[in-house]
Amino acid sequence: MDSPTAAEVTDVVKVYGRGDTAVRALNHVSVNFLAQRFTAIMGPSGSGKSTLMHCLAGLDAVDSGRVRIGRHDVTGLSDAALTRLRRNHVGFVFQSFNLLPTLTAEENILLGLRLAGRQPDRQWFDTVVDVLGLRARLGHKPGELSGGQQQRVACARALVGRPDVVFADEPTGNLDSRSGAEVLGFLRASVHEMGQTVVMVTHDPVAASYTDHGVLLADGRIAAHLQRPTADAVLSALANVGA
Ligand SMILES: Nc1ncnc2c1ncn2[C@@H]1O[C@H](COP(=O)(O)OP(=O)(O)OP(=O)(O)O)[C@@H](O)[C@H]1O
Repeated sequence: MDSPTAAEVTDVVKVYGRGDTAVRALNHVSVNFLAQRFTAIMGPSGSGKSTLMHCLAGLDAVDSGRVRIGRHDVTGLSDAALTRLRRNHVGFVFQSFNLLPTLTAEENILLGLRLAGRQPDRQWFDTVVDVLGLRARLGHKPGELSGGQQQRVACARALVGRPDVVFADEPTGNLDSRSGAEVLGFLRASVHEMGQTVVMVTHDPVAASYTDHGVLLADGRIAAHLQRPTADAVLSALANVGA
């Protein structure tokens, strides 16, 4: 049986600015992201990767078209409803970690659930913390952790609420290659062994090679789909779109 769709955009247009300076960042884009898959959004600089992720996550409004997360239609929701949807159904991992410096790792991991008034599932929390190797670091503040450890805390924070989808925006952009490989290996394991769904924006062919599926953007349109992309396949697909 095919996986259900975790997130989807249908015929989405997103224009920044007006008149002569208007930029059509997404030009009638339709794509669905299957549940329990690790998907990469790739493309040259300025091709619309971040815009697509922001529109998918309801962080940016579309000009036309529809956006869906799980069973929820994102288009047309009020800001309060969008905030609720994100808190309960979406996890985020950012390039710059975005942890609160005054909170411990454990408090950072659980903050989103606390804000949503949800009780953590302790067994799931323990699984995520142990798979990420964070047990001995839970009482540390971000300033006492390495970049790789901070990003693993951010991954735990994204997954602890069992979201419909985790959006990761260049999650290895600030990491050395060994820490980056650990984070990518964990994101892949969270999908293949823990049943989660991850959509990752990356310009790095090696990062994309950890995923099940790659969506290549060029000039605000879908230029190609790559199944089980290798780094070489990503490089040649990027070369084909002039990157
Ligand atoms: N807030 C904004 N105002 C005006 N133009 C914008 C804005 N955000 C993005 N753009 C433009 O929209 C287009 C797509 O940008 P986007 O950031 O989505 O690309 P990207 O593929 O993520 O690029 P990069 O890899 O460099 O981060 C670009 O031409 C960009 O300059």
